[in-house]
Amino acid sequence: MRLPQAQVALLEAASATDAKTIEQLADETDLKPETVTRAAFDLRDEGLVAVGERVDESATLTDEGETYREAGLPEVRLHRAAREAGEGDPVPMGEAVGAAGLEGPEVDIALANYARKGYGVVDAGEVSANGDADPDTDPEAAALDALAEGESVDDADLLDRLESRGLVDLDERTVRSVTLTDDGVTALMEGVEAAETVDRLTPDLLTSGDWADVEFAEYNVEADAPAVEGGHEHVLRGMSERVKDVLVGMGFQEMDGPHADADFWINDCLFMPQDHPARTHWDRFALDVPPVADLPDGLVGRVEAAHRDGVGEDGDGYHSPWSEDFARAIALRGHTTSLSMRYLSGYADADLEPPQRYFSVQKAYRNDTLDATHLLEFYQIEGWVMAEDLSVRDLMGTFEEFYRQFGIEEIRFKPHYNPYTEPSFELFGEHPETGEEIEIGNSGMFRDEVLEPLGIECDVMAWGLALERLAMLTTGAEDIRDLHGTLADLEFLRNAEVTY
Ligand SMILES: N[C@@H](Cc1ccccc1)C(=O)O
Repeated sequence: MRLPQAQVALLEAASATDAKTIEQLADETDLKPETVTRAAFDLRDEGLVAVGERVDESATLTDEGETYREAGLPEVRLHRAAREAGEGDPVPMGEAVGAAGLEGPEVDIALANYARKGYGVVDAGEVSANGDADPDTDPEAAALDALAEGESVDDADLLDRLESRGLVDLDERTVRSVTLTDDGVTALMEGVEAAETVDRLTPDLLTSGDWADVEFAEYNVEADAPAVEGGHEHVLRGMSERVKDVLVGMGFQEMDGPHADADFWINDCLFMPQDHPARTHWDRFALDVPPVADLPDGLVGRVEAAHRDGVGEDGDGYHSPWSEDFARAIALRGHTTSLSMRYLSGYADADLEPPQRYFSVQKAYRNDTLDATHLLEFYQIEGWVMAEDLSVRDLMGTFEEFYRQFGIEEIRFKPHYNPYTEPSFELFGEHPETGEEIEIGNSGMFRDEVLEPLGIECDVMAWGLALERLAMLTTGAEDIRDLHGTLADLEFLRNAEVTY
Protein backbone atom coordinates (compact mmCIF):
# COMPACT_ATOMS: atom_id res chain seq x y z
CA MET A 1 0.00 0.00 0.00
CA ARG A 2 1.26 3.49 -0.83
CA LEU A 3 0.45 6.26 1.58
CA PRO A 4 1.66 9.82 2.10
CA GLN A 5 4.83 10.04 4.17
CA ALA A 6 3.25 11.45 7.34
CA GLN A 7 0.64 8.68 7.35
CA VAL A 8 3.31 6.02 7.00
CA ALA A 9 5.29 7.50 9.89
CA LEU A 10 2.17 7.64 12.02
CA LEU A 11 1.13 4.04 11.22
CA GLU A 12 4.59 2.86 12.17
CA ALA A 13 4.60 4.79 15.44
CA ALA A 14 1.07 3.83 16.48
CA SER A 15 0.30 0.69 18.45
CA ALA A 16 -2.67 -1.65 18.48
CA THR A 17 -2.68 -2.09 22.24
CA ASP A 18 -1.49 1.21 23.57
CA ALA A 19 -3.42 4.42 22.75
CA LYS A 20 -0.91 7.18 22.07
CA THR A 21 -1.75 10.87 22.18
CA ILE A 22 -1.13 13.23 19.28
CA GLU A 23 1.60 14.91 21.33
CA GLN A 24 3.36 11.61 21.98
CA LEU A 25 3.17 10.67 18.31
CA ALA A 26 4.36 14.09 17.23
CA ASP A 27 7.35 13.59 19.48
CA GLU A 28 8.12 10.14 18.18
CA THR A 29 7.70 10.98 14.51
CA ASP A 30 9.25 14.42 14.66
CA LEU A 31 6.19 15.81 12.90
CA LYS A 32 4.16 18.85 13.91
CA PRO A 33 1.09 18.03 16.04
CA GLU A 34 -1.21 19.45 13.37
CA THR A 35 0.39 17.24 10.72
CA VAL A 36 -0.08 14.20 12.95
CA THR A 37 -3.72 15.16 13.58
CA ARG A 38 -4.36 15.49 9.88
CA ALA A 39 -2.67 12.16 9.11
CA ALA A 40 -4.63 10.49 11.94
CA PHE A 41 -7.95 11.66 10.53
CA ASP A 42 -6.99 10.55 7.03
CA LEU A 43 -5.95 7.10 8.30
CA ARG A 44 -9.14 6.87 10.31
CA ASP A 45 -11.14 7.54 7.13
CA GLU A 46 -9.25 4.62 5.54
CA GLY A 47 -10.12 2.42 8.53
CA LEU A 48 -6.46 1.93 9.48
CA VAL A 49 -6.51 3.66 12.90
CA ALA A 50 -9.09 4.59 15.51
CA VAL A 51 -9.03 8.11 16.95
CA GLY A 52 -10.29 8.53 20.52
CA GLU A 53 -11.13 11.89 22.09
CA ARG A 54 -11.38 13.06 25.65
CA VAL A 55 -11.72 16.54 27.11
CA ASP A 56 -9.10 17.34 29.73
CA GLU A 57 -9.91 19.99 32.28
CA SER A 58 -6.99 21.65 33.90
CA ALA A 59 -7.38 23.87 36.94
CA THR A 60 -4.75 26.30 38.17
CA LEU A 61 -4.82 28.64 41.16
CA THR A 62 -5.20 32.35 40.52
CA ASP A 63 -3.12 34.81 42.56
CA GLU A 64 -6.09 35.26 44.86
CA GLY A 65 -6.44 31.48 45.22
CA GLU A 66 -2.75 31.25 46.07
CA THR A 67 -3.13 33.99 48.71
CA TYR A 68 -6.01 32.19 50.42
CA ARG A 69 -4.23 28.89 50.27
CA GLU A 70 -1.47 30.39 52.35
CA ALA A 71 -3.50 32.66 54.65
CA GLY A 72 -6.69 30.58 54.85
CA LEU A 73 -10.04 31.27 53.19
CA PRO A 74 -11.61 34.45 54.66
CA GLU A 75 -14.73 32.60 55.90
CA VAL A 76 -12.60 29.91 57.54
CA ARG A 77 -10.54 32.57 59.31
CA LEU A 78 -13.72 34.33 60.45
CA HIS A 79 -15.15 31.09 61.84
CA ARG A 80 -12.00 30.24 63.72
CA ALA A 81 -11.76 33.77 65.17
CA ALA A 82 -15.44 33.89 66.17
CA ARG A 83 -15.18 30.48 67.77
CA GLU A 84 -12.12 31.31 69.80
CA ALA A 85 -13.29 34.76 70.86
CA GLY A 86 -16.91 33.81 71.64
CA GLU A 87 -16.54 30.37 73.17
CA GLY A 88 -20.12 29.60 72.11
CA ASP A 89 -21.50 33.16 72.29
CA PRO A 90 -21.94 35.66 69.46
CA VAL A 91 -19.05 38.10 69.02
CA PRO A 92 -19.31 41.73 67.78
CA MET A 93 -18.50 41.80 64.12
CA GLY A 94 -15.62 44.29 64.41
CA GLU A 95 -13.91 42.12 67.00
CA ALA A 96 -14.24 38.92 64.96
CA VAL A 97 -13.04 40.64 61.78
CA GLY A 98 -10.06 42.13 63.64
CA ALA A 99 -9.13 38.82 65.26
CA ALA A 100 -9.39 37.06 61.88
CA GLY A 101 -7.10 39.68 60.34
CA LEU A 102 -9.54 40.32 57.50
CA GLU A 103 -8.99 43.44 55.46
CA GLY A 104 -10.85 45.35 52.73
CA PRO A 105 -12.80 43.13 50.36
CA GLU A 106 -11.93 40.02 52.40
CA VAL A 107 -14.62 41.02 54.90
CA ASP A 108 -17.39 40.86 52.28
CA ILE A 109 -15.97 37.62 50.92
CA ALA A 110 -16.00 36.05 54.39
CA LEU A 111 -19.58 37.15 55.01
CA ALA A 112 -20.78 36.00 51.59
CA ASN A 113 -19.55 32.46 52.23
CA TYR A 114 -20.06 32.14 55.99
CA ALA A 115 -23.70 31.08 56.17
CA ARG A 116 -23.52 29.15 52.89
CA LYS A 117 -20.97 26.82 54.46
CA GLY A 118 -22.93 26.48 57.70
CA TYR A 119 -20.20 28.19 59.71
CA GLY A 120 -22.75 30.18 61.68
CA VAL A 121 -24.90 33.29 61.37
CA VAL A 122 -24.24 36.99 61.13
CA ASP A 123 -27.05 38.96 62.69
CA ALA A 124 -27.45 42.46 64.14
CA GLY A 125 -23.74 43.17 63.92
CA GLU A 126 -22.72 39.96 65.68
CA VAL A 127 -21.12 36.81 64.41
CA SER A 128 -21.87 33.46 65.96
CA ALA A 129 -19.85 30.35 65.18
CA ASN A 130 -21.43 26.95 64.69
CA GLY A 131 -19.47 24.62 67.00
CA ASP A 132 -20.25 21.56 64.86
CA ALA A 133 -18.72 22.96 61.70
CA ASP A 134 -15.12 21.95 61.14
CA PRO A 135 -13.28 24.49 59.03
CA ASP A 136 -10.20 22.25 59.02
CA THR A 137 -12.00 20.01 56.55
CA ASP A 138 -13.26 22.84 54.32
CA PRO A 139 -13.55 21.16 50.90
CA GLU A 140 -12.71 24.38 49.02
CA ALA A 141 -9.53 24.85 51.04
CA ALA A 142 -8.64 21.17 50.53
CA ALA A 143 -9.18 21.55 46.77
CA LEU A 144 -6.89 24.60 46.65
CA ASP A 145 -4.20 22.58 48.46
CA ALA A 146 -4.61 19.63 46.12
CA LEU A 147 -4.36 21.79 43.00
CA ALA A 148 -1.30 23.56 44.32
CA GLU A 149 0.34 20.16 44.87
CA GLY A 150 -0.40 19.26 41.25
CA GLU A 151 -3.08 16.74 42.21
CA SER A 152 -6.37 16.64 40.37
CA VAL A 153 -9.76 17.50 41.81
CA ASP A 154 -12.65 15.51 40.35
CA ASP A 155 -15.63 17.29 41.89
CA ALA A 156 -16.89 19.45 38.97
CA ASP A 157 -19.29 21.49 41.13
CA LEU A 158 -16.54 22.31 43.56
CA LEU A 159 -14.27 23.44 40.73
CA ASP A 160 -17.04 25.58 39.26
CA ARG A 161 -17.57 27.26 42.60
CA LEU A 162 -13.86 28.00 42.97
CA GLU A 163 -13.84 29.38 39.45
CA SER A 164 -16.81 31.65 40.13
CA ARG A 165 -15.02 32.89 43.28
CA GLY A 166 -12.06 33.76 41.03
CA LEU A 167 -9.78 31.37 42.94
CA VAL A 168 -8.99 28.99 40.07
CA ASP A 169 -8.82 29.24 36.29
CA LEU A 170 -10.36 26.31 34.44
CA ASP A 171 -9.22 25.39 31.00
CA GLU A 172 -10.57 22.74 28.61
CA ARG A 173 -8.49 20.91 26.05
CA THR A 174 -9.40 18.12 23.66
CA VAL A 175 -6.86 15.32 23.84
CA ARG A 176 -6.89 12.87 20.92
CA SER A 177 -5.26 9.48 20.91
CA VAL A 178 -4.62 6.98 18.17
CA THR A 179 -4.65 3.15 18.08
CA LEU A 180 -4.11 0.80 15.16
CA THR A 181 -7.16 -1.10 13.94
CA ASP A 182 -6.94 -4.71 12.70
CA ASP A 183 -6.84 -3.39 9.15
CA GLY A 184 -4.02 -1.10 10.16
CA VAL A 185 -2.02 -4.01 11.57
CA THR A 186 -2.66 -6.05 8.41
CA ALA A 187 -1.60 -3.14 6.20
CA LEU A 188 1.64 -2.79 8.15
CA MET A 189 2.35 -6.51 7.88
CA GLU A 190 1.73 -6.45 4.14
CA GLY A 191 4.00 -3.40 3.92
CA VAL A 192 3.32 0.28 3.39
CA GLU A 193 5.43 2.59 1.28
CA ALA A 194 5.70 6.32 1.39
CA ALA A 195 4.27 8.04 -1.66
CA GLU A 196 5.29 11.57 -2.36
CA THR A 197 2.26 13.77 -2.09
CA VAL A 198 1.89 17.31 -3.18
CA ASP A 199 -0.25 19.80 -1.33
CA ARG A 200 -0.31 22.59 -3.89
CA LEU A 201 -0.23 22.90 -7.62
CA THR A 202 2.78 24.93 -8.74
CA PRO A 203 3.65 26.46 -12.13
CA ASP A 204 6.54 23.93 -12.27
CA LEU A 205 4.19 20.97 -11.94
CA LEU A 206 2.05 22.37 -14.71
CA THR A 207 4.84 23.13 -17.19
CA SER A 208 6.72 19.89 -16.57
CA GLY A 209 3.54 17.82 -16.89
CA ASP A 210 4.38 16.09 -13.55
CA TRP A 211 1.01 17.03 -12.23
CA ALA A 212 -0.44 14.01 -14.03
CA ASP A 213 1.63 11.52 -12.00
CA VAL A 214 1.84 12.99 -8.49
CA GLU A 215 -0.53 12.19 -5.67
CA PHE A 216 -2.37 15.15 -4.24
CA ALA A 217 -2.95 15.47 -0.49
CA GLU A 218 -6.59 15.75 0.48
CA TYR A 219 -7.79 18.62 2.56
CA ASN A 220 -9.40 17.81 5.86
CA VAL A 221 -11.25 20.84 7.10
CA GLU A 222 -11.98 19.14 10.42
CA ALA A 223 -8.36 18.63 11.42
CA ASP A 224 -7.22 20.60 14.45
CA ALA A 225 -4.93 23.45 13.65
CA PRO A 226 -3.36 26.02 15.94
CA ALA A 227 -5.50 29.14 16.35
CA VAL A 228 -4.11 32.04 14.36
CA GLU A 229 -4.82 35.44 15.87
CA GLY A 230 -4.53 37.65 12.85
CA GLY A 231 -4.81 41.39 12.68
CA HIS A 232 -8.18 42.64 13.67
CA GLU A 233 -10.02 45.93 13.67
CA HIS A 234 -10.02 47.37 17.20
CA VAL A 235 -13.47 47.55 18.71
CA LEU A 236 -13.11 51.31 19.26
CA ARG A 237 -12.07 51.86 15.66
CA GLY A 238 -15.16 49.90 14.55
CA MET A 239 -17.30 51.91 16.93
CA SER A 240 -15.86 55.20 15.71
CA GLU A 241 -16.45 54.30 12.04
CA ARG A 242 -19.99 53.33 12.88
CA VAL A 243 -20.59 56.61 14.75
CA LYS A 244 -19.29 58.55 11.76
CA ASP A 245 -21.61 56.64 9.42
CA VAL A 246 -24.59 57.33 11.65
CA LEU A 247 -23.84 61.05 11.94
CA VAL A 248 -23.18 61.44 8.22
CA GLY A 249 -26.51 59.67 7.70
CA MET A 250 -28.09 62.29 9.94
CA GLY A 251 -26.76 65.06 7.70
CA PHE A 252 -23.58 66.04 9.60
CA GLN A 253 -20.21 67.04 8.10
CA GLU A 254 -16.90 66.11 9.72
CA MET A 255 -14.56 68.57 11.49
CA ASP A 256 -10.81 68.17 11.82
CA GLY A 257 -8.15 70.12 13.70
CA PRO A 258 -5.12 70.06 15.99
CA HIS A 259 -4.77 67.89 19.10
CA ALA A 260 -2.44 70.47 20.62
CA ASP A 261 -4.10 73.84 20.37
CA ALA A 262 -4.13 77.37 21.75
CA ASP A 263 -6.05 77.76 24.98
CA PHE A 264 -7.93 80.44 23.10
CA TRP A 265 -9.79 77.76 21.09
CA ILE A 266 -9.96 75.24 23.90
CA ASN A 267 -11.20 77.58 26.62
CA ASP A 268 -11.39 81.33 25.99
CA CYS A 269 -13.85 81.12 23.10
CA LEU A 270 -15.98 78.96 25.37
CA PHE A 271 -16.29 81.73 27.96
CA MET A 272 -14.19 79.70 30.39
CA PRO A 273 -12.71 82.26 32.80
CA GLN A 274 -8.93 82.19 32.82
CA ASP A 275 -8.91 81.38 36.54
CA HIS A 276 -11.29 78.40 36.11
CA PRO A 277 -9.93 75.31 37.96
CA ALA A 278 -10.05 73.24 34.75
CA ARG A 279 -7.47 75.63 33.32
CA THR A 280 -4.79 74.91 35.93
CA HIS A 281 -2.06 72.34 35.56
CA TRP A 282 -4.14 69.99 37.70
CA ASP A 283 -6.46 69.16 34.83
CA ARG A 284 -4.56 70.22 31.79
CA PHE A 285 -1.54 68.88 29.88
CA ALA A 286 0.39 72.07 29.08
CA LEU A 287 3.06 71.86 26.38
CA ASP A 288 6.38 73.62 26.62
CA VAL A 289 6.33 75.01 23.07
CA PRO A 290 6.17 78.55 21.69
CA PRO A 291 2.67 80.09 21.84
CA VAL A 292 0.34 80.31 18.85
CA ALA A 293 0.96 83.38 16.73
CA ASP A 294 -1.94 83.42 14.30
CA LEU A 295 -5.16 84.03 16.19
CA PRO A 296 -7.85 85.99 14.33
CA ASP A 297 -7.45 89.59 15.52
CA GLY A 298 -11.02 90.79 15.66
CA LEU A 299 -12.17 87.62 17.39
CA VAL A 300 -9.51 87.88 20.11
CA GLY A 301 -10.75 91.39 20.95
CA ARG A 302 -14.42 90.32 21.02
CA VAL A 303 -13.68 87.28 23.20
CA GLU A 304 -11.70 89.43 25.62
CA ALA A 305 -14.58 91.92 25.74
CA ALA A 306 -17.07 89.13 26.49
CA HIS A 307 -14.88 87.93 29.37
CA ARG A 308 -14.44 91.45 30.76
CA ASP A 309 -17.91 92.94 30.26
CA GLY A 310 -20.22 90.18 29.07
CA VAL A 311 -22.41 90.68 26.00
CA GLY A 312 -25.73 92.45 25.37
CA GLU A 313 -27.25 95.34 27.24
CA ASP A 314 -27.29 93.81 30.72
CA GLY A 315 -24.24 91.71 30.06
CA ASP A 316 -21.75 91.22 32.84
CA GLY A 317 -18.30 89.72 32.51
CA TYR A 318 -16.16 87.86 34.98
CA HIS A 319 -14.31 90.92 36.29
CA SER A 320 -11.28 88.66 36.51
CA PRO A 321 -7.94 89.09 34.77
CA TRP A 322 -7.74 88.18 31.07
CA SER A 323 -4.47 88.02 29.22
CA GLU A 324 -3.86 87.40 25.56
CA ASP A 325 -0.59 85.61 26.32
CA PHE A 326 -2.44 83.15 28.50
CA ALA A 327 -4.89 82.54 25.63
CA ARG A 328 -2.04 81.88 23.18
CA ALA A 329 -0.39 79.14 25.29
CA ILE A 330 -0.59 75.62 23.84
CA ALA A 331 -1.96 72.52 25.56
CA LEU A 332 -3.37 69.15 24.61
CA ARG A 333 -7.06 69.79 24.12
CA GLY A 334 -9.17 68.71 27.11
CA HIS A 335 -12.18 68.45 24.84
CA THR A 336 -12.79 68.61 21.11
CA THR A 337 -15.09 71.60 21.57
CA SER A 338 -11.99 73.53 20.39
CA LEU A 339 -12.82 72.22 16.90
CA SER A 340 -16.39 73.49 17.19
CA MET A 341 -15.04 76.94 18.05
CA ARG A 342 -12.70 76.93 15.05
CA TYR A 343 -15.52 75.95 12.70
CA LEU A 344 -18.18 78.21 14.22
CA SER A 345 -15.82 81.18 13.98
CA GLY A 346 -15.31 80.51 10.29
CA TYR A 347 -11.56 80.16 10.97
CA ALA A 348 -11.39 76.48 10.02
CA ASP A 349 -13.89 76.69 7.20
CA ALA A 350 -15.72 79.42 5.29
CA ASP A 351 -18.22 81.62 7.13
CA LEU A 352 -21.15 79.37 7.79
CA GLU A 353 -24.77 80.29 7.22
CA PRO A 354 -27.48 78.37 9.13
CA PRO A 355 -28.56 75.63 9.03
CA GLN A 356 -25.33 73.65 9.62
CA ARG A 357 -24.49 70.38 11.30
CA TYR A 358 -20.92 69.35 12.17
CA PHE A 359 -19.27 66.52 14.14
CA SER A 360 -15.92 64.95 14.98
CA VAL A 361 -14.84 61.69 16.61
CA GLN A 362 -11.41 62.51 17.96
CA LYS A 363 -9.17 62.22 20.99
CA ALA A 364 -9.26 64.51 24.02
CA TYR A 365 -6.73 64.54 26.88
CA ARG A 366 -7.36 65.06 30.57
CA ASN A 367 -5.21 64.80 33.65
CA ASP A 368 -7.80 62.55 35.33
CA THR A 369 -7.25 59.64 37.70
CA LEU A 370 -7.45 56.33 35.85
CA ASP A 371 -10.33 54.15 36.96
CA ALA A 372 -13.02 51.89 35.54
CA THR A 373 -14.72 54.79 33.76
CA HIS A 374 -11.86 57.27 33.19
CA LEU A 375 -8.86 57.30 30.89
CA LEU A 376 -6.30 60.08 30.39
CA GLU A 377 -6.90 59.94 26.65
CA PHE A 378 -10.33 59.18 25.31
CA TYR A 379 -12.44 59.76 22.24
CA GLN A 380 -15.12 62.41 22.17
CA ILE A 381 -18.02 62.46 19.77
CA GLU A 382 -18.32 66.20 19.38
CA GLY A 383 -21.17 67.79 17.49
CA TRP A 384 -23.24 70.88 16.97
CA VAL A 385 -26.25 72.09 15.04
CA MET A 386 -26.63 75.73 14.04
CA ALA A 387 -30.18 76.81 13.12
CA GLU A 388 -32.90 79.36 13.86
CA ASP A 389 -35.08 78.65 16.92
CA LEU A 390 -33.60 75.52 18.39
CA SER A 391 -34.84 74.22 21.70
CA VAL A 392 -33.80 71.61 24.23
CA ARG A 393 -36.38 69.27 22.66
CA ASP A 394 -34.34 69.35 19.44
CA LEU A 395 -31.25 68.39 21.40
CA MET A 396 -32.97 65.56 23.24
CA GLY A 397 -34.58 64.30 20.04
CA THR A 398 -31.19 64.28 18.29
CA PHE A 399 -29.68 62.14 21.08
CA GLU A 400 -32.63 59.79 21.08
CA GLU A 401 -32.29 59.28 17.35
CA PHE A 402 -28.51 58.89 17.58
CA TYR A 403 -28.44 56.36 20.43
CA ARG A 404 -31.36 54.38 18.98
CA GLN A 405 -29.05 53.44 16.07
CA PHE A 406 -26.95 51.54 18.63
CA GLY A 407 -29.91 49.79 20.21
CA ILE A 408 -29.96 52.18 23.18
CA GLU A 409 -33.58 53.18 23.68
CA GLU A 410 -33.39 54.50 27.19
CA ILE A 411 -31.32 57.61 27.94
CA ARG A 412 -31.72 59.95 30.89
CA PHE A 413 -31.02 63.66 31.10
CA LYS A 414 -29.77 65.49 34.16
CA PRO A 415 -29.48 69.30 34.50
CA HIS A 416 -25.85 70.38 34.55
CA TYR A 417 -23.63 73.46 34.48
CA ASN A 418 -21.07 74.42 31.82
CA PRO A 419 -19.69 77.96 31.61
CA TYR A 420 -20.45 77.90 27.88
CA THR A 421 -23.95 76.46 27.62
CA GLU A 422 -27.29 77.39 29.14
CA PRO A 423 -29.27 75.28 29.67
CA SER A 424 -26.90 72.33 29.95
CA PHE A 425 -27.49 68.71 30.69
CA GLU A 426 -25.64 65.45 31.10
CA LEU A 427 -26.73 62.20 29.49
CA PHE A 428 -26.84 58.84 31.22
CA GLY A 429 -27.32 55.31 29.90
CA GLU A 430 -27.84 52.00 31.68
CA HIS A 431 -24.96 49.52 31.62
CA PRO A 432 -26.29 46.23 30.19
CA GLU A 433 -24.33 44.03 32.65
CA THR A 434 -24.23 45.97 35.91
CA GLY A 435 -27.49 47.90 35.50
CA GLU A 436 -25.63 51.01 36.71
CA GLU A 437 -26.40 54.41 35.19
CA ILE A 438 -23.22 55.68 33.56
CA GLU A 439 -22.58 59.16 32.26
CA ILE A 440 -22.25 59.10 28.49
CA GLY A 441 -22.20 62.76 27.52
CA ASN A 442 -22.57 66.44 28.23
CA SER A 443 -24.48 68.98 26.16
CA GLY A 444 -26.35 72.25 25.98
CA MET A 445 -27.23 75.37 24.01
CA PHE A 446 -24.27 77.73 23.51
CA ARG A 447 -24.82 80.97 25.41
CA ASP A 448 -24.66 84.44 23.93
CA GLU A 449 -21.28 85.09 25.54
CA VAL A 450 -19.94 82.32 23.26
CA LEU A 451 -21.99 83.03 20.12
CA GLU A 452 -21.84 86.81 19.92
CA PRO A 453 -18.05 87.15 19.66
CA LEU A 454 -18.16 84.42 16.98
CA GLY A 455 -20.64 86.58 15.06
CA ILE A 456 -23.46 84.03 15.19
CA GLU A 457 -26.98 85.32 15.45
CA CYS A 458 -29.01 82.10 15.50
CA ASP A 459 -29.07 79.18 17.97
CA VAL A 460 -26.40 76.51 18.34
CA MET A 461 -26.94 73.31 20.26
CA ALA A 462 -23.85 71.22 21.00
CA TRP A 463 -22.47 68.18 22.78
CA GLY A 464 -19.51 66.04 23.65
CA LEU A 465 -20.24 62.32 24.02
CA ALA A 466 -17.78 59.66 25.16
CA LEU A 467 -17.03 57.00 22.54
CA GLU A 468 -15.61 54.55 25.12
CA ARG A 469 -18.71 54.83 27.28
CA LEU A 470 -20.90 54.13 24.25
CA ALA A 471 -18.69 51.09 23.58
CA MET A 472 -19.16 49.98 27.21
CA LEU A 473 -22.93 50.08 26.70
CA THR A 474 -22.87 48.20 23.41
CA THR A 475 -20.19 45.59 24.21
CA GLY A 476 -20.98 45.17 27.92
CA ALA A 477 -17.35 45.94 28.89
CA GLU A 478 -17.35 46.82 32.58
CA ASP A 479 -13.97 48.48 32.75
CA ILE A 480 -12.95 51.14 30.24
CA ARG A 481 -9.31 50.07 30.71
CA ASP A 482 -10.18 46.76 28.99
CA LEU A 483 -10.73 48.72 25.79
CA HIS A 484 -7.45 50.50 25.27
CA GLY A 485 -4.24 51.39 26.99
CA THR A 486 -1.62 49.21 28.63
CA LEU A 487 -4.16 47.23 30.66
CA ALA A 488 -6.34 46.30 27.66
CA ASP A 489 -7.92 42.86 27.81
CA LEU A 490 -6.63 41.13 24.66
CA GLU A 491 -9.05 38.25 24.95
CA PHE A 492 -11.94 40.74 25.05
CA LEU A 493 -10.56 42.75 22.13
CA ARG A 494 -10.15 39.60 20.02
CA ASN A 495 -13.76 38.63 20.48
CA ALA A 496 -15.70 41.86 20.97
CA GLU A 497 -17.90 42.91 18.11
CA VAL A 498 -19.44 46.23 17.31
CA THR A 499 -23.14 45.50 17.27
CA TYR A 500 -25.90 47.70 15.99
N1 LIG B 1 -16.99 70.05 26.25
C1 LIG B 1 -17.96 69.28 27.00
C2 LIG B 1 -19.02 68.71 26.13
C3 LIG B 1 -19.90 69.80 25.54
C4 LIG B 1 -19.66 70.27 24.29
C5 LIG B 1 -20.46 71.26 23.76
C6 LIG B 1 -21.52 71.75 24.52
C7 LIG B 1 -21.77 71.27 25.78
C8 LIG B 1 -20.94 70.30 26.29
C9 LIG B 1 -17.23 68.17 27.73
O1 LIG B 1 -16.12 67.85 27.39
O2 LIG B 1 -17.75 67.57 28.63
